[in-house]
Amino acid sequence: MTAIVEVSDLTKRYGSLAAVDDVSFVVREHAITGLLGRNGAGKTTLMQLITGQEFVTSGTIRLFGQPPLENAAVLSRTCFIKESQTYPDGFKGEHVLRVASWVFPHWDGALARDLVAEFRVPLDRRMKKMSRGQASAIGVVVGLASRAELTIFDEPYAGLDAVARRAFYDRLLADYAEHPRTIVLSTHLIDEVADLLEHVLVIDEGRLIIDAAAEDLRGSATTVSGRQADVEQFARGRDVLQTDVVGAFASVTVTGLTPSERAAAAAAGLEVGPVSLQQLVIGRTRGTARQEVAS
Ligand SMILES: Nc1ncnc2c1ncn2[C@@H]1O[C@H](COP(=O)(O)OP(=O)(O)OP(=O)(O)O)[C@@H](O)[C@H]1O
Repeated sequence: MTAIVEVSDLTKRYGSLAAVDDVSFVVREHAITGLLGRNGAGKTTLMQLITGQEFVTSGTIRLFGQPPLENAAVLSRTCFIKESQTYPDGFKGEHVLRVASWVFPHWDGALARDLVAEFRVPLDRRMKKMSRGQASAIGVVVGLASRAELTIFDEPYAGLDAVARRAFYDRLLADYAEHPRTIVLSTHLIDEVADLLEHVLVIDEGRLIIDAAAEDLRGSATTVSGRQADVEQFARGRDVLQTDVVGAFASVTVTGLTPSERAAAAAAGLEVGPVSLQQLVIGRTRGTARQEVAS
């Protein structure tokens, strides 16, 4: 496994706030990694640190094996697309694409033109006059057509409507399949991106709380539902991530069920189903939802 990004004991403080708090992980080559977390969790700060746009308070970062800060050699291999991108005065969409074609060595102009048509980007309009969705679309075009060895998307697609977001996910997967590279997607639209992800990092209040293969994560919890009394009896003494009660029926998301425990639950008339990545992340990041059912 080649690590494209290596983060060790990384902390970033703003005054007394630890926006990133003693975090260590690697981003593997040729995988799509999701960086997930609630608002204010520290995702943007982490990506700014990785791309050398912020100074670390302590810890180390290696990008392609080297420190990223003011390191043009590694930053030219990286494309960081963020929603809050600012542009020089008077810059039009066509200028953004022209500059991108100079900056990124693997730039694919034909792909960029194709994506501009698909996302209906008005290239002759000034960036300042573009709608939020149109500005997001420019970010998506640059991120995909750059074919950078490491591409980091920090929710640039949040301004896109549902149709355009679906098109983005489809184009990303298709292009990634043809040109494997390392992609990091930061988002809180977890259900939308769940099927794209091979690896998942979840950050909560600056701390890394999940670092796992997406497949392992999906198998790590189970939803059990049925009559409330039966569900409560089953959940007693287990690690419950989330509980939902509707009338006389209840549903719990529990961790660590063995195949025989699942079979026993099913035999007791309970419905046993897979947990979605979103349910799992909500359960792990919503303190009040995490509870041990008293035995
Ligand atoms: N320059 C700064 N000065 C002070 N505090 C900051 C600064 N930048 C970020 N923070 C704080 O650090 C924390 C993490 O912010 P960050 O933008 O990294 O979160 P995020 O996970 O990207 O959130 P969102 O999903 O809402 O964009 C927040 O509490 C934020 O207010």
